[in-house]
Amino acid sequence: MTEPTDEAAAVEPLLRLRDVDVHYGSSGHVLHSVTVEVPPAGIVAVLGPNGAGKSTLLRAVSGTLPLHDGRLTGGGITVAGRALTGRDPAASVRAGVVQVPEGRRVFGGLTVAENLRAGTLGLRRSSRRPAVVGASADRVFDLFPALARRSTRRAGLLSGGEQQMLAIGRALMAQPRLLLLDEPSLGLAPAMVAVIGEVITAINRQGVGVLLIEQNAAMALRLASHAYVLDVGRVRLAGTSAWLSGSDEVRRLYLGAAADDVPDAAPAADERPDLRRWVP
Ligand SMILES: Nc1ncnc2c1ncn2[C@@H]1O[C@H](COP(=O)(O)OP(=O)(O)OP(=O)(O)O)[C@@H](O)[C@H]1O
Repeated sequence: MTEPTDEAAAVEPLLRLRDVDVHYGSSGHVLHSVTVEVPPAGIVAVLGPNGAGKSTLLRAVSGTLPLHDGRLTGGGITVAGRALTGRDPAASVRAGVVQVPEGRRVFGGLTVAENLRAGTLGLRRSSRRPAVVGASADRVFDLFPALARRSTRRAGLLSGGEQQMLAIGRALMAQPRLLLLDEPSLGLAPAMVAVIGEVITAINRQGVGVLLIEQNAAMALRLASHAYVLDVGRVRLAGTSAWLSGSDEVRRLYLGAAADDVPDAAPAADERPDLRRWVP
């Protein structure tokens, strides 16, 4: 079911997946004619139970399906009107699409600063000049003061929340126009979930679009303007977050327990993101 609307989309979406099909291996048909859009500088959430296909959807956008023995077998993907279909991960990054993988995969043996520099590896040479990389790192440190104080610490010694900040910071080093976030709240303490929510809002306010995959539906619907509910590889519900939050099905299946997960408690002062401009 899709929220009724009278208006055709007037502007080209930042991201458009149209009728996307994905298979794994020789037979596993996992996404079935999935259509999802992110408006320019919007936040859009994708909700759904385990195994619904949320990570697969992100892999299709980031060009990483082949790394998982998967392939796009139908439909198309565009970023700001330009086709992404069939491109490799580096091409997606150069198109401004950068993924923060599930599970805060930072390089534990490298320092915070080295992890950030690693975020620029897929970029064109002009974007990897020391002055550009340094300015990007400064902006990440402005956004995450806790990382600035730990820039020489090995990433493996950071707390889970700090590692999530670092994973997001590393993605920002690639100067994305669309950030793909895979379960950023997973395994974090409630106060840190609130911090990450603030960070996502702050980044988005600077003009970066966000496609947010979340099991924490209360958090996702609070941050996003629109959301999609995936179920067994199909879009089951789609609409504004306000409309979905009022839907009996979403309330029953996703908001029952999760509504209590995001506290109103303010995060500690030094964990608050700095809201200065990110976009140069
Ligand atoms: N590399 C793979 N090879 C074969 N099947 C896969 C592969 N990765 C995922 N799948 C299958 O695809 C389906 C969707 O998985 P996916 O990880 O995209 O779901 P999800 O909604 O992200 O779930 P979760 O929250 O548990 O990660 C599942 O049935 C899963 O078993």
